[in-house]
Amino acid sequence: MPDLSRPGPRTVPPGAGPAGSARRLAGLGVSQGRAAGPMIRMAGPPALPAPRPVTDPAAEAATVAKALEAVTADLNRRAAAARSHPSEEQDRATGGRAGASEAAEILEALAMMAEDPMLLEEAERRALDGADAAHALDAAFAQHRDALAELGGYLAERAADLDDLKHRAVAFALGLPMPGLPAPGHPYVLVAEDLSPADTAGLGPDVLALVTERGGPTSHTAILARGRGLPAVVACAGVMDLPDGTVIGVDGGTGEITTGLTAERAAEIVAGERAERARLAAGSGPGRTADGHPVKLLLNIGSAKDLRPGAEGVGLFRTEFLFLDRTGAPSFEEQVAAYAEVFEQAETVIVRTLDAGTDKPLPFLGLPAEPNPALGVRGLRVDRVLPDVLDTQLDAIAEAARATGTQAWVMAPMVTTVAEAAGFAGRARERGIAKVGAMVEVPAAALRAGALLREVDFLSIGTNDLAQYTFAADRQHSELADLLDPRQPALLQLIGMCARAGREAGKPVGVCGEAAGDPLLAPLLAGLGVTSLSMAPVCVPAVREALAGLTLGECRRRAEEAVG
Ligand SMILES: C=C(OP(=O)(O)O)C(=O)O
Ligand SMILES: [Mg+2]
Repeated sequence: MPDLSRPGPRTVPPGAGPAGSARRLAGLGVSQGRAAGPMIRMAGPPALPAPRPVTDPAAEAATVAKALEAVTADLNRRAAAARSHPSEEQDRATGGRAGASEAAEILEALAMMAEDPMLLEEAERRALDGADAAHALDAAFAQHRDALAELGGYLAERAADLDDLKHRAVAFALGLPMPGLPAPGHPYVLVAEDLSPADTAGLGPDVLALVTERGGPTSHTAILARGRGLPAVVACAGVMDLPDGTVIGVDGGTGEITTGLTAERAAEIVAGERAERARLAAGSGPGRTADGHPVKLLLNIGSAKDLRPGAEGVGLFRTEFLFLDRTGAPSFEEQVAAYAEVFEQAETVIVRTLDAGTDKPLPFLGLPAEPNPALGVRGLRVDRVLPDVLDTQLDAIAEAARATGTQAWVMAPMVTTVAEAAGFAGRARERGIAKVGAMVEVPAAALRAGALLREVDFLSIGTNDLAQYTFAADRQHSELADLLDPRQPALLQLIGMCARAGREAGKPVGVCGEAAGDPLLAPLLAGLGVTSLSMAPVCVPAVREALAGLTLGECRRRAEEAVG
């Protein structure tokens, strides 16, 4: 059995690295690849210090005005950049959802909120009454926020935007960097305490790699980094203590961070990575073991932007990423357009219906806060309280398939019982959807795989959640990463049960969790009998190579050893 005792975050003493003054930090590698470059930390919201005695109220009022001007100018500059260099600022502002002009409009609307004369007047009045600039701004924003929240509807939803503006203005008044993604104008390694899915989705092309102090291997930050092909390391204790501008090397496979690199060494790392990616990318063709046993290589995508050539279809279209950071539910028409864009470009596409809740919060759904959200109303369970959401989505998927002349495949996340699978399948088939599947993410579903396959046409195993629920370990938890390791025999056994049920029913059973994109695990999964592996596009070449290097018998032997 492989060694599961992965080291937790640790530091290797100075002097241990390749250069004399080098220091190494260890985290968890969550997105393969190596990069090197100057690091920049993402500033978090500033902590408001205790009020400061004020001797010159007019000077505080002037700082208030300057802070709001600086925030407005920064947003307008970014809006202008979005119009002239769409991809970068568009992604930063909208998580890649919107068009360039829409991104610019969002930034301009925020700038208008920051230059609201009533906000300025209120903050200046408080400063002239004796508050220091930071507290005057904080209080004025709070008053504005309450007023908006009271108005309800769309305006209440904008109240959250005011918090972002407040953090920026207060940071300026305190002489701190403004929070949010940095935009230094040159390539850099982004270092943060943690990143939300929206932050990660909004990263511009100048980000070379990601390193976070917190986060687990199957957190959505890790998944999005992999989707972008960005080397990433999470759970790296101490990385936020390094000064901005330090040139660091990032190994997204081993999780090692190296500091004190010479420029030559950094250039070597970059060149080596480029050569390795070129070598792997030269491979092509469908997934096959050395003796020709087919294992389909499919893509995990969040939108049409993620599609890449070289795979045999899309095994997981995570539709919720289209809807991150929204203030309202996406309309039927919007959804049809988003699905049709993918259907037009890829052959078989498995659309996963909305997987909202817990680590993928979608505020527009208005789901109440829960004490234990991972065990609450998430995934298909949202349908219990908001059935219209699934109805509209299934209608849109069916319409997109009709409009593009393709066959729709859909699957539901977080299916737990056979009755849930049957209900979902019925609603999808009513709409003429050709193939209906269930994700296996809950041990109860794996145990009942055979019965599920009497209701649906295929199963897709979400190892990220299946590990979380099998080992009762939060997938975002950096301290529990060893439990979430997909090589754990209990998880492999559940996968084997599903694959066996698929063989008996003559129906496909794939894996679409992050385990499928790991070249060491892929042969093992093939040996357990899964029929497809769905992964971030960047993982496909290495998985293809790994499968091609072993016969099916060798894959089976590895699987038996790992389970045993
Ligand atoms: C593929 C999966 O779904 P997600 O990571 O989006 O929850 C999974 O849980 O393995
Ligand atoms: Mg899942």
